[in-house]
Amino acid sequence: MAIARFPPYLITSDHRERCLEQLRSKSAPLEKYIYLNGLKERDSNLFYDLLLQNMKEIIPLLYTPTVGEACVNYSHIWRRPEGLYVSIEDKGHIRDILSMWPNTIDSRIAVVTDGSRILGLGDLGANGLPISIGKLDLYIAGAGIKPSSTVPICLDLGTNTQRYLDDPLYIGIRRKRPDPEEMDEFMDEFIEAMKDVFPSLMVQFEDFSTDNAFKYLDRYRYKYRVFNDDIQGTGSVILSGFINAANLSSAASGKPLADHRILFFGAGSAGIGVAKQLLSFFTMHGLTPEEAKARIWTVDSKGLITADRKGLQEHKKFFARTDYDGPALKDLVDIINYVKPTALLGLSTLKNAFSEAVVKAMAAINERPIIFPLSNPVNLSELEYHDAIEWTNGKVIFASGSPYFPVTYKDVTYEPGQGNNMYIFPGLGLGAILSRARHVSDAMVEQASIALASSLTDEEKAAELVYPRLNRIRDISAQVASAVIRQAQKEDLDANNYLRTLPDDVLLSLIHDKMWRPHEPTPHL
Ligand SMILES: NC(=O)c1ccc[n+]([C@@H]2O[C@H](COP(=O)([O-])OP(=O)(O)OC[C@H]3O[C@@H](n4cnc5c(N)ncnc54)[C@H](O)[C@@H]3O)[C@@H](O)[C@H]2O)c1
Ligand SMILES: O=C(O)C[C@H](O)C(=O)O
Ligand SMILES: [Mg+2]
Repeated sequence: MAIARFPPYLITSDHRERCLEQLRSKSAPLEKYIYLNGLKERDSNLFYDLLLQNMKEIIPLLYTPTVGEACVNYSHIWRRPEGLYVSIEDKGHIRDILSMWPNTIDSRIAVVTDGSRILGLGDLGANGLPISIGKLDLYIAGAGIKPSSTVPICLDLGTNTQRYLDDPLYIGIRRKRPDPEEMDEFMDEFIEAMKDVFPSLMVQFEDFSTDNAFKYLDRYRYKYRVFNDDIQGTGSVILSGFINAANLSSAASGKPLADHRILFFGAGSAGIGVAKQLLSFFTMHGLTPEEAKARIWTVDSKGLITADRKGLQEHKKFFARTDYDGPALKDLVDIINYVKPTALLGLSTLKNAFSEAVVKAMAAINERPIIFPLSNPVNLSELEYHDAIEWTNGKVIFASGSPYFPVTYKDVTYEPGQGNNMYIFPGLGLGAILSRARHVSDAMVEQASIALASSLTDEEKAAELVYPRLNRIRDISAQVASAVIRQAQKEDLDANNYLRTLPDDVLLSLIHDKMWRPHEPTPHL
């Protein structure tokens, strides 16, 4: 009977084209986001098919930057349950709440946010769930994790954002965030319950405010299968882009790779996470850890970070300079003229912080300046791509956190890189899952980075890209996963002995075979 409700000339194979047309007929990105999530609910195979065939167009709608807008407005665009909420009011019986999730035994990856620092947008409370959903869509599209093995989680611990507490349609509990002791108790109960209820699960922490991001990573990383995407995933992806950028820059200047000098504008979880990972760039080129540290300068809202500053937060101490004792340096151009960096990396959430004077100061001291404005979403980016090209006369080596379109300047078309952890976390998670790693080591994160850096094709190298093209993300995730598996084996962290018996090429094709594809019988992830 149901079939009679379909139009007689409807050809199902055309439906992907029809959906694409419907999607493109909407002009506002948020409307497209709502449309796509509705489609996922109605026909998830069709949705992922569309996504896989149109990554470059659709990823920015499900993920950064549009997901930021979806989070800000989530209480108002909410349609249906899409993930798991665990609230501070559930303290004492979190295990019962988690046990209500279907398919707990087969679940493989959870992305967990507490909504306290969504992208650079601040404390969005219970509106943070779409960030977990967006990241998991990338696990599915980018690494072939089976949709039903993914668990998007938002911890509702209240919010300190008054406009949400005052909003009658706000979907979270109406209270301020807990003090550290209450939050620690909640988190300890949550993570232990996760381990019991989801025995094969790996947890990705996402968009926790900086202090808590560092704290819970340190507290849990060797006891549970967890990693923090903003610290480790970002560190890994930027190390990778930096390796390729430094090669391009040094080829132009003749400067040895170990002579690079890196200035971080922004010293939060992302800035410090990346700075720590970049130490290994220098140790790879023969410097000692102390010499490597001396190649890095950090800046926060008060200026160049020096060790003599009073009340310095714990995470800023490691890179605080001990070799500067002049008056506080606050202006970025002055800081550039003092440091003489070869690379300027922005993780500050400060829109347009890289002004014309800043970019020109970088271009004056470098043949090919490396400038990465990495803050998300795009309306918080430190630098627009067309400005970067124009102000450096096309010489800049550029990657941004959110996507930009290519720019044509003086008849040459330039292609930007996207330095976003989306190139790392799907493959890192996949590798950890397949090897059944007990935890994620620093060396696994570093190997992920090196695998990504080496994944450029000849054509991508000729185009001077620092990251591969997005439509190859499944190949890239497979290469990253393979490097992660081999490193887990080296450190004896793996429990899947079978993978040890496979030569590299067989391992790589097995990873590909394990990937879920829409409309196909389900493999094992
Ligand atoms: N590209 C990526 O893959 C990626 C990954 C993680 C985070 N990010 C982005 O990085 C940004 C920062 O994230 P976070 O977790 O480190 O946040 P955070 O709030 O902890 O850190 C922001 C840092 O910027 C500094 N800052 C703020 N205003 C400043 C100013 N006027 N001048 C100089 N410094 C200033 C702050 O002092 C702080 O050190 C966010 O926009 C986030 O979306 C990007
Ligand atoms: O979500 C992103 O696009 C990258 C990163 O995790 C961020 O917090 O900005
Ligand atoms: Mg994040």
